[in-house]
This record gives sequence, structure tokens and C-alpha cells, in this order.
Amino acid sequence: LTFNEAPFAESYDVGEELGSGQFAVVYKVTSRKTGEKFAAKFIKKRRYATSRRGVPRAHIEREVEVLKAVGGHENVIQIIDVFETGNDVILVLELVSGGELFDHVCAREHLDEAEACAFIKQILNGIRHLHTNYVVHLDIKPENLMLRKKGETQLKLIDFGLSRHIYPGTPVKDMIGTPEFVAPEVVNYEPLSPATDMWALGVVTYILLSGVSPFLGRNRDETFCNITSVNYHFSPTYFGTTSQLAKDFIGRLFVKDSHSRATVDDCLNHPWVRGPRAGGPSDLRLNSTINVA
Ligand SMILES: Cc1ccnnc1
Repeated sequence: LTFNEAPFAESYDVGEELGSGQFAVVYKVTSRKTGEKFAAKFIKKRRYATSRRGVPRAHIEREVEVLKAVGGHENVIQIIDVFETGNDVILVLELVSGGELFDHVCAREHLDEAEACAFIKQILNGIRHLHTNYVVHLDIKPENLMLRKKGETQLKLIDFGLSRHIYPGTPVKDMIGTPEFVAPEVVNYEPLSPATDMWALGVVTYILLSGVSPFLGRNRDETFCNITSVNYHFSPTYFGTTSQLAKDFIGRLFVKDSHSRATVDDCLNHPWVRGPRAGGPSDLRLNSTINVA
């Protein structure tokens, strides 16, 4: 796979840093031709096979292939162009400048059900687009969910650095992802699947509604033990006012057997998401009436 060899700097002016990870830094950039704003993700290339620094070219090519396959959905980041320099591969991506969903939740401590439900619906639509194209994200977490613009609520799934195509019948095993969000099959090094993303969505939903993380232990091993024993609960402190529907939605995702776990379509049809007036205040009145009675 060859990338654009034209010098990146001839096409774009580099602006402020937007974020950074282990082997990548993302900058806000401006097209010199059109003045349009984009995000440029500089991924450090691995120089030698034995090195632990940088990203192997095959992984970078996979991220580009996946982004090309699934970009273009309103809830998924769009790739615009790819450049290569001696040290980096540069992905030019659609700019999402509204900040991380994570920060939006922290600022509010937790969201009310209607707001959380509206976000979850968008994430489900993005995940449905991935899974329909046999792509699994494998790193769904609030930091990888960004608001397109400040003050707006449109969400985009970003960072496909761990994502890949998974076709039925070709088991993929890998110990990857962020401990707090990984499914039992990741901990047990069993085959990964679209269901692995659905478990992570359950963790995101739990956090949006409560501000706390369901399986987080005092260390990595304790977290993994909580996950493989599906050791979580809805503490009245944080879930006292949460509807039964919302708890049932989460409970359908925290299922150890990945084949029994709710799929993205099951979730989109779940009454908490689909409900007659899901996500509106009237919906909550309906539930509270039932609860009161
Ligand atoms: C961090 C980031 C990634 C992609 N687009 N905009 C911002």
C-alpha cells in the first residue's frame, strides 16, 4: 500500500495539538488550498521489527483500510488523505472539535437518562455501521467518542487503531483494549467478535448514567477478575433513580457468554432505546408513573 508521497507541509499548515496517544499525536491542520480545517494523526512508524517503539506498517495499513471501509457514516470519523514521511504515516481525518464525551460526562458528573439514551442511540448507529461491514472497533470507550462541535450533541467514533475486519469463521484472539472496557473473552484470550464491542458499550452506558466504572478494581488483575466473574451491581447511591429499562439494557450486555449477549440490533430494538417516546421527558414520566404505582 503506498501513501501520498507529496510533502504533507506543502498541502497543510499545522496548528494546535488536539490529542496524543502512545505512538500517535493529533494536530488541528488547515488546508493551504481551501482553508478547510482537518485533524492530522501522525503515527510513528516502527523502525525495526525488534523495536517496541512505533507502530508496525501492517497495523497502520489496517487502520487506513478499516477507516476507508467505514468512513462516511455520520457517527464514524471520516478519513480524507494519507501521507508518509521518513518517521511517520499521517492520516488526514475529519475534524471533530467538540471534545471527548468523557469530559462532557465529567463536567456533569453523570447524565440524565434522556441525554444518555440520545448518545447511546448514536453510538449504536455507528457500531451498526461497523458491524454491518464486518468491522469491530475493539476500543470503544468515552475517550474515543468525540462530540463533533462544542455545544452540539452529534457524536463520532474515533481511533480505529485497534479495529479490524472480523469475518464469521475466522477467529481472532488478541489481548488488546483498555482493561476497564474489555469483555471476558478478551481477558480469557478467547475469540473476539462484534459482541466484544457490545460489552464495551455496556460499560460506556453504565458510566454515562452513573459517572462510575462498573468493573474497575484497585489494580489490573482485580479489574480482570471483576470482568470474568461479571461482578457488577447497580448501587442505589448512583442508580437509585435509574429506570428498570435502563438497568435491563445494561444487563443484556454484561453477559459472559458472547453468543448470548445482546447484538447491536437487539440494542436498537430494546424498549429503553426504541421506546414509544424514547429519550424524551414524557418517556421518563411514563416510567416514573409505573414506578410510583
Ligand atoms: C482527536 C481527533 C481525531 C480525529 N479528528 N479530530 C480530532
